[in-house]
Amino acid sequence: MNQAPESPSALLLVNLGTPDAPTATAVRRYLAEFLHDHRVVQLTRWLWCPLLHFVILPLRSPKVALKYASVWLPGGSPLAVHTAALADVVRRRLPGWRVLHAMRYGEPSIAAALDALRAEGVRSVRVLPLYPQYSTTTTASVADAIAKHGKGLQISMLQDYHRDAGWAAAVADSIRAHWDANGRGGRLLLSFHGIPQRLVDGGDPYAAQCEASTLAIAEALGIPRSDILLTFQSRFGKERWLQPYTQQTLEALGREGVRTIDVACPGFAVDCLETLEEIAVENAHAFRSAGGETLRYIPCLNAGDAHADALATLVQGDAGWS
Ligand SMILES: C=CC1=C(C)c2cc3[nH]c(cc4nc(cc5[nH]c(cc1n2)c(C)c5CCC(=O)O)C(CCC(=O)O)=C4C)c(C)c3C=C
Ligand SMILES: [Fe+2]
Ligand SMILES: [Fe+2]
Repeated sequence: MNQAPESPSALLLVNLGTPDAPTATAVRRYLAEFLHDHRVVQLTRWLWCPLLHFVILPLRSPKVALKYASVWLPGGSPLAVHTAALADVVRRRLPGWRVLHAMRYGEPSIAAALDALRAEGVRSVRVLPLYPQYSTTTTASVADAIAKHGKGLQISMLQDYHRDAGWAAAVADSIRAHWDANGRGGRLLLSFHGIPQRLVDGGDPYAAQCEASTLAIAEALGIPRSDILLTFQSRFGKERWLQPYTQQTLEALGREGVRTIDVACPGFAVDCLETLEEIAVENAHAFRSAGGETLRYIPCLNAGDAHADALATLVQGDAGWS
């Protein structure tokens, strides 16, 4: 008896998105899409839209475009380049799988990726948002887009991988390799992207997952949790975000006489504006201005083998997919 050929399995890696050029126009287009997402900014439209269109986008876009220009790579924005490279190395580890990547905001879009998979006859898709820690501002927003564009596909999504042993070991190995090459700095600081405290008070598990990740990384490094400083960066707007803030902490450490600090950003799957510019340039400068000597930035896992192995193992397992 002839059996229908099995439809191929597909993996969609989803990252945040990034401008397609380091120009004010491209940054404005990107920020407009990003900051219209109700998962990211919860203000009512009549209040937020005028503020966004007449104040934030015109003032912020040119300034942020200069920052993007300072870290831009020959192949594009670091986030775009590293995410595409990561998809390539994960693909090599998953023969028989169709592996694509998409961005929540901008290109390549989630809608286009899912359309392409449908056109190829794919029925079942695993969606892996490249956010180790779950947040309503990021992971749930990806889920919204998948629900909107995923009709007709059997989709399961990984909610988070914040305590995954393979991922934590990969992060710990990258820190250990940095120590082996450069010696251990005065302190180790893990900086995660912040979110408003209000969201955590309303039940967003993000802060607890950042704490759990930090513990898992400490255990994988074989050091006490108390040897690691956990801070939050990239505050946007005036309200209180998760604390302690990265920059304030670095300035305090500089004032206290810490000379060398090692900083990693395990909440970011790949390097991007927030790591390469905010941490490695702006915050390094703030640390030095406060009396510190050197901030040594430890790159994200990017398209490294350990990252690809950890993600491919997650994709082939059953835990956490729903
Ligand atoms: C890693 C997880 C992230 C969370 C959580 C997150 C929440 C969050 N972000 C903003 C506002 C901005 N973030 C911006 C850049 C940016 N954010 C993340 C990740 C998370 N954001 C990444 C990977 C990046 C870098 C993108 C790149 O192109 O390299 C920006 C754009 C830059 C700027 O204008 O400063 C904004 C704005 C909010 C409001 C928020 C939660 C409420
Ligand atoms: Fe608007
Ligand atoms: Fe952000």
